[in-house]
Amino acid sequence: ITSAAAPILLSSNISYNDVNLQFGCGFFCYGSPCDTSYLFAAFFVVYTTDGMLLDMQMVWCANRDQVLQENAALKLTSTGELVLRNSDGTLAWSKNTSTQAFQRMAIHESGNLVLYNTSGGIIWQSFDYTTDIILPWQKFKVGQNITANISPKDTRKGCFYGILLHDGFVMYTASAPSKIYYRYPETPQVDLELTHSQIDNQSLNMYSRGRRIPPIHFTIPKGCLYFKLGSDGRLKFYMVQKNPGRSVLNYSPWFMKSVFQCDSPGACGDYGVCKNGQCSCPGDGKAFKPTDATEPNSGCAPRVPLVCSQTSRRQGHHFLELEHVAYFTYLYENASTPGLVSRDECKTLCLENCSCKAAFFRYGTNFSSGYCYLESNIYSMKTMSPEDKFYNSTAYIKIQSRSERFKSLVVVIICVSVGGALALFILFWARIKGYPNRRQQKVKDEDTGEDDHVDWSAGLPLRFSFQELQDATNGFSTKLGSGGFGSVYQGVLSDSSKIAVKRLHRAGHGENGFRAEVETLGKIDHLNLVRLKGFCVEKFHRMLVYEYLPNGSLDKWIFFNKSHPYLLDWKSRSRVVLDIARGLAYLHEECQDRIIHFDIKPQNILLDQNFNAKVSDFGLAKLINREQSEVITMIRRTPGYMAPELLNMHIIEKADIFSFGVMMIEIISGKRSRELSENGLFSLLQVKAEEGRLLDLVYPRLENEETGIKEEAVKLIKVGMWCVQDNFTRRPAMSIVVKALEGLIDTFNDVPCALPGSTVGSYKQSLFSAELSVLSGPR
Ligand SMILES: Nc1ncnc2c1ncn2[C@@H]1O[C@H](COP(=O)(O)OP(=O)(O)OP(=O)(O)O)[C@@H](O)[C@H]1O
Repeated sequence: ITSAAAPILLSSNISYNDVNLQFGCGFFCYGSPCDTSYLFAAFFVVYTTDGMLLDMQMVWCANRDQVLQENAALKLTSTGELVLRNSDGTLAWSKNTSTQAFQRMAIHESGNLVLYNTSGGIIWQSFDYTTDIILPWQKFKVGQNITANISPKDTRKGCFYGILLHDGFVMYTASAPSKIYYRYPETPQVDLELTHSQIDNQSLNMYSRGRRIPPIHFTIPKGCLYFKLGSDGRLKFYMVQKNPGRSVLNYSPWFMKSVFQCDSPGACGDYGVCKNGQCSCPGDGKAFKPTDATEPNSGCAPRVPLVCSQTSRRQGHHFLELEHVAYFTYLYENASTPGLVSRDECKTLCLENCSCKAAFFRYGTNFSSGYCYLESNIYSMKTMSPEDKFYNSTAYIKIQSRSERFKSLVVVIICVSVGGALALFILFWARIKGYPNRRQQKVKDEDTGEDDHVDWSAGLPLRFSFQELQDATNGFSTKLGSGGFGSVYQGVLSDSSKIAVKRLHRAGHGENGFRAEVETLGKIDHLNLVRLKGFCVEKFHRMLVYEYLPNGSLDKWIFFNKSHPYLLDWKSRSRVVLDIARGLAYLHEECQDRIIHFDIKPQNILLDQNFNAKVSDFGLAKLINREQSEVITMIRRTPGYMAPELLNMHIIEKADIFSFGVMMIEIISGKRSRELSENGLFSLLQVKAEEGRLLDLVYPRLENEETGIKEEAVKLIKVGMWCVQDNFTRRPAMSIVVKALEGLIDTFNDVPCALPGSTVGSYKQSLFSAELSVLSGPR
């Protein structure tokens, strides 16, 4: 069944509280008119008795985080698997029913989509996988969750979710770390052991070991159609109300504490202050401005962004004080100090902590002593209602003073000018005295007293102390990722520049990689190579300090990944390919020593804020004297990206070109080489080239694009094929690849003859050449 078809299953019309309901299952197009983004979903429509459409909602979705294009299809394979694939063949969802005697799929009048086996047993049911909606008659099991959409128009998973646990229903922010913003019962009850909750006779009941728990039930209004967790974090129930003459859809907040709209952390957006359901920015408008002036609950942003460095005492921070303003995390277990503290202690703790953006002080009758909550994500705050007699609260919101920023700028300018003049003078003096202008002495390790055998001071990177990097990373608190040699942490230097610090697991392990990285990266500077700012060698500590690249590694952006559903478009992909080629051409052909990377793969390409790609991770790199053509060495390599000649240990830069070719095909196709074809990547390329169907490999599908873009795409695949030839002498030099990608050469004389690992037979050169000449046009 393809997305072009109407819903594949439709229940009959059900009359329910003066409206008609109909459940369906099939391809559901979001947007009005349909914008050709499809979701495979179970949904329902609500009609008035005279046939007017009132509402339409999705109750289950197979591909919530990744919309499908036209011609996506749900298939029952010959092996009995139920598979949902996008139009380009990528897998979006599947249910392995092959061993379960699958017989049929049915949508019930309850909205439950069920897969049955031949003896009538249930294999799978959609009611176990909730979206942002629960139907009043649906059993909500322990462990099941309900997750809000990003926004009313975007069905991907958003910032808030609720889950039924053994001790109650809990709602969380989806931030890192996640925080509880609502819990029922308010105090966890260890012996509750809930199994599920369900609504019967207009009461929400919770069940423990098959029995209803008497005290926990809430009355649900008659005519309730569904519960929905909104993108603002509020759980509401929706019902149809009869106004004179017509029916309308209405909602009320669910049983959240005071049912005021301000109880949700999403009520007014980040930094917004909620009062009786109205949103405003903190203070008098001097320190904060609305993020979107036309959208009152879109949140606020500081007029002067916060800057912070653990190493500096003068941060230029002060507080905007808001009395009677509270925060949603006021459960005792969320307090940042174990007991009561003074106001000043609470504020100082926040000032000392770079990640703290506000301190909330919750107090009772004693104004000067209370609980302190230090927060690093500022969701909506709420003005306390007069009837809240149990406690009071003051919010201290950290702000950056303009004058301090200005002062530090002046200081930096003065320091740079004085420093520059001094450096020029020293350089001039050294020249006169005949000293070499680059320090060449060996540095002694201050702690072990041992000589380091690497000339650590030979390149440009700075040497940092352990303490400096510990401060800069706030005690190595924010981990960006880990690799084979160590973990990488985010940090900020005293000049406010952001850094990524790679900390080796332990001295000795990865020491060669560490040295390779300092030796190679320390000497080079190129827009498409990650910049090594410095390093740390102290006792057993080994650390590398890089410029911070906020968009992380390329693998997250080219292959579908639930936590990163925003895939790169075609233009960005082709730009990334060119960036990487330029970086490699520089390494191989332009810098003083020839540098071979040896570990080119998407995980080792990092992206800056503008998605400029930079090659990173030089742990395996080898510096090769320009006269040397081959070296034999034992190295660590990543399977799948390794060139065949490396099996014989011949190492020349053509190995990088092979890996680049594999990665390039992955970037263009959006699929890992091992997933591209059951018979291997190269057989697939051959077959597609022979059939003239190379465009099938391009992600996203370019069906409606102009011919120019399609030609460009096919050209890129061919450049990739050129790089992955078995015979490494036939692979082009990286500078040629750059020229081909830039469109400066319009034909490839050296076309592939036999691709590695191929079982299909030799490649038809004449066909390939013919295609190329068509592409390149008349000469
Ligand atoms: N300069 C940086 N800026 C931002 N994030 C970075 C930076 N360097 C590394 N990272 C993040 O840290 C992760 C781990 O990096 P690392 O180089 O240690 O490992 P790797 O390349 O994935 O594995 P291996 O080193 O074993 O090949 C990366 O995937 C990336 O997400």
